[in-house]
Amino acid sequence: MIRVQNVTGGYDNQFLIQNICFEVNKGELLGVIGPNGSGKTTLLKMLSGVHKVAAGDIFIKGKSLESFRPKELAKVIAVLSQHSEDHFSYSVKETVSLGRYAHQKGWFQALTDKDEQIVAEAMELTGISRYADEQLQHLSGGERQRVFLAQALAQEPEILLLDEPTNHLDLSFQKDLLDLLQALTKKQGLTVISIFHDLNLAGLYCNRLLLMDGGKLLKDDVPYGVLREEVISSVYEAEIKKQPHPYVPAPQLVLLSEGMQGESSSGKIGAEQLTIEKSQFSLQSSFYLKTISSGVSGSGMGWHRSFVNWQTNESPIKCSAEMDDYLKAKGFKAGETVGMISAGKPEDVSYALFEGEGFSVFTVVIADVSIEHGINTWIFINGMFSDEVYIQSIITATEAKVKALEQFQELNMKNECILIAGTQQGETLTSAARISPLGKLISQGIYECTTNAMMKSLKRINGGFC
Ligand SMILES: Nc1ncnc2c1ncn2[C@@H]1O[C@H](COP(=O)(O)OP(=O)(O)OP(=O)(O)O)[C@@H](O)[C@H]1O
Repeated sequence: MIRVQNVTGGYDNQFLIQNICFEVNKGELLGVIGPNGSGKTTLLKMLSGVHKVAAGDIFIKGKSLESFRPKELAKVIAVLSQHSEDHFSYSVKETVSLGRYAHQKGWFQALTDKDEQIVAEAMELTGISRYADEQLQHLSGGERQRVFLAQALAQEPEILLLDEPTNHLDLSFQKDLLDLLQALTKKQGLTVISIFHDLNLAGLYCNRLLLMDGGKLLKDDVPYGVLREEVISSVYEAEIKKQPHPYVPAPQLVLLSEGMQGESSSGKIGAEQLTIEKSQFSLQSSFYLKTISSGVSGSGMGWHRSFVNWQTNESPIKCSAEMDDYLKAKGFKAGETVGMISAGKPEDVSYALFEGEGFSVFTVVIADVSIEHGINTWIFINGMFSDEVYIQSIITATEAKVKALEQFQELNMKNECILIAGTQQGETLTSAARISPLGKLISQGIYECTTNAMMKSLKRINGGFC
């Protein structure tokens, strides 16, 4: 659909865009990303024919861009530019109708029935029908953005060029606009090239991304190939971390600010923060810990600072709906709490701190072999470590737990939950495999605490005999 061949150009004979080559296929949603001043808008202006190239060629549907007459080009390419300004007090419908200009025979032609229908459809698609008779200048920035998008769609282009289309739009309209563009590319074969500043939106919606830097095309690849920590951190000169989107295979990048956890948030997790009460035991941290857990609430990966084990004879599945109410009633905030359930008596919880060189592990285990047959395991690691180490910690802890349970021939636990919580401060720990320093402490802590917790639970039901 579009072929850009060795394109070079810029302003006042200064060549900003340097020898750029890429192709865009029909129905693609191509994102253009790059820091401020990297040449994205200039490239888009070249593609729309507004800015002449100094060298190289641009082909649209196999034909040189230069050979298109303006009206002919407007039937193929529509542009939604970054700062659409309204010098005239047109109504919304009149503004959208201007998109039909390229399809009209002469100047100031009345709209045909077909034009009217296309304008109405474009307004409907962009959700602006109710503003049809409003003056453009009375609309908000986001509403105007949608009017100009409707105008571009009314042009019935085969190629749509957009410069930061989500500018001024709130979250819900950003989603609506990008969902619409995605649907138009898939269902109608519209080809879209859009500049994005929001890299996560670009990664989520685009088939392919072009990364520009200093007028050069640095990357032309699928989002996973472009949105890489080392690439984006270096081009944008900002510390970035990548994480997976929770539902779709799109990379999501998060910005790291300096001193995120701050001085006041440093600390160590141990028995001082553990409180044992009649219906629960809980651990309250003054700062957030990075967690992975299979808790009734706060499960998966996250950041939490309250950890609660509620003693109830009900099963975790039955109680999941009530967990939030319980936490709220007890003064815990659901969003920052990992909550678990156990029939084990809180006073039977077994816990211990194990010190390593520059790090420590605090393990907490509650077991119940009277009612539900369950065991909950908490592991707090005072150290800095990666997601891989979280996974290794679960493996190592599970191996130690099974070994401890073998002593009691009690391997058929019905309910088992685990929490690994890291302070992400201090010493960097590279492994939690069984033979690593961290793995050894986890194994020791879980083996000892599980053994103690089991003995306490058995003692309770056997009236003092294990
Ligand atoms: N009309 C112009 N005359 C001279 N220089 C210009 C003109 N328009 C842009 N430039 C310069 O060209 C460079 C690239 O601008 P461009 O707008 O293409 O970058 P961009 O990547 O779109 O930036 P942003 O993300 O800030 O929108 C900038 O340094 C800018 O100052």
